[in-house]
Amino acid sequence: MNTTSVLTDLRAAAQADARIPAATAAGFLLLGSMVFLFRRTTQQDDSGIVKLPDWASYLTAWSFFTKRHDFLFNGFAKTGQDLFQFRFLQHTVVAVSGEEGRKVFHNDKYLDFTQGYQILLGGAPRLEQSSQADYVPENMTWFNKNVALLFSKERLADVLPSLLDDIHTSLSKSMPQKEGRIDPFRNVYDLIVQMTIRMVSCRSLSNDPAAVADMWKYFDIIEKSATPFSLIVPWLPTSATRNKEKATTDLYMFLVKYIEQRRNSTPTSDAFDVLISSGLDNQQIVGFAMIIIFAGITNSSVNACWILIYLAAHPEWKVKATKEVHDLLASYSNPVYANEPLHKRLATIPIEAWESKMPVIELALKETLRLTATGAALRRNTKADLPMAGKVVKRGWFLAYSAADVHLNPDIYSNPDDWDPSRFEPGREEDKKQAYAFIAWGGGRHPCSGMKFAKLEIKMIVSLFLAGFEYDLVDAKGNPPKQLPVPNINDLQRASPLGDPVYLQYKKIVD
Ligand code: HEM
Repeated sequence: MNTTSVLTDLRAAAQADARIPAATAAGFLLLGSMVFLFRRTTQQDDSGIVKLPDWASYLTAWSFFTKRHDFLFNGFAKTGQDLFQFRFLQHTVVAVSGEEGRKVFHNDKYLDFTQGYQILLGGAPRLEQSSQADYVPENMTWFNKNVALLFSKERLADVLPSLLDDIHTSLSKSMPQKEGRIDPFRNVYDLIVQMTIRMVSCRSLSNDPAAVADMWKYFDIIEKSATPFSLIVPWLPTSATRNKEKATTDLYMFLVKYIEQRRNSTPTSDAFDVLISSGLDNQQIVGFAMIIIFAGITNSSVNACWILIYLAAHPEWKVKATKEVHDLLASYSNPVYANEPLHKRLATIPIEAWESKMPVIELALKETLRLTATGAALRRNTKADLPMAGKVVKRGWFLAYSAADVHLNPDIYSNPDDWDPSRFEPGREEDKKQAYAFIAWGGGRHPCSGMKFAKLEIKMIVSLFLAGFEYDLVDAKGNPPKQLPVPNINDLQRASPLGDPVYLQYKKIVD
């Protein structure tokens, strides 16, 4: 799910546009398939970028959605080049690898972020045919300005105790006994959902579990509707697209009810109040909240799970990280709170310490992200033909750069499949070997604007686990696992675990 699609869907929900009749759509699909299937194959053009055969762009589109990493990796292997181009539906996409291409990809100001992700909607305009003067700069500024307001240090400090309450409540529900076993990929996800909704909405919604569950039902439908088929032919009225339209409208109406309530109440530090006083209308506020929820939840929850797993599998790091949390509690906790439950004591650690005094957990998270962040970032060249690594990316073409190009590259990271946070420590600093060698938070013109919040929520979950429980990894039979699962690098959304499942076998040690 990406920011552009959410805004587009919202516009649709708010304005109720006309629908293409099913028969017309099916006719277009057939005609389109024939045109694409019988397009003449050619291997060269004046860009100098080698081409994959373009006689079956719907098949290419299918692998680009279902096995993106393998598709890109095989393309580089087949062509032996740092850049290759392929047809994706009606568009040309350049797959980029190597340091030179990576620098341009992250820094050129005419490589448009929003239009890049629009390719996944199949609805990007035909830029080749319009004049260069038509270029409208991407508009992430208003969005990032409001992210900065919501995730300011003051607001994070303000909401920190409520977030820790959320973790405590959620863990008490999913881990009710003194001892037990949980599947982190199920339980941690719900927890991040709750925390994110708190960060972007208002108390009357986030304090009401039934309302959070209702809201999540709509999101779930929208997320599940993003099947490869519905993304490749988004205009075809399938049941997934119909469900998505209805859920988007329902979600819009649901959130507007709360926003209107806030408009008629005394302002507080709740996110809706902050956005209202920043001058946003209802549609903008809903769009903003939805983008944050889609951008934040999946990445944050999956990484919170993986870091717990990697720490459990590397006891020396788990011991160091646990000591770090105890040391922070000892330095900051007020003796008045000595008999309070753990989450209340953690709430007395100031935001500055969460941000800058957790070097061990910070390293562990960085290494976790290196292994899970292997997806492709997308852009579109909106201005003049762009020189890249001795070749030319034409105006209107899309670009895809996979983070696996650096994160799993043995020339940059020794034994890249191993989880080893010390590779970032002074003396080794493997991520400094090449430009943009660590891009799990993006880089250049589009660094992640949710990074501070994402780090904070992951550190809070890890701290509650490490100081509150003894836990180990077990397999389905309760034995130490023979092998660790690995992140599925072809999973575009979740870096889901591949291999036999593992569980966290826990014993509560403090309340
Ligand atoms: C572990 C959690 C997260 C990871 C690993 C992550 C990763 C990334 C990456 C790699 C990019 C750059 C994408 C590109 O270059 O195409 C990015 C951009 C972005 N992220 Fe995150 N993100 C996380 C959490 C969040 C959260 C919680 C938010 C909520 C605000 C968020 C909001 C954004 C936005 C708005 C951008 C685009 C920034 C721009 O274009 O200026 N992210 N993120």
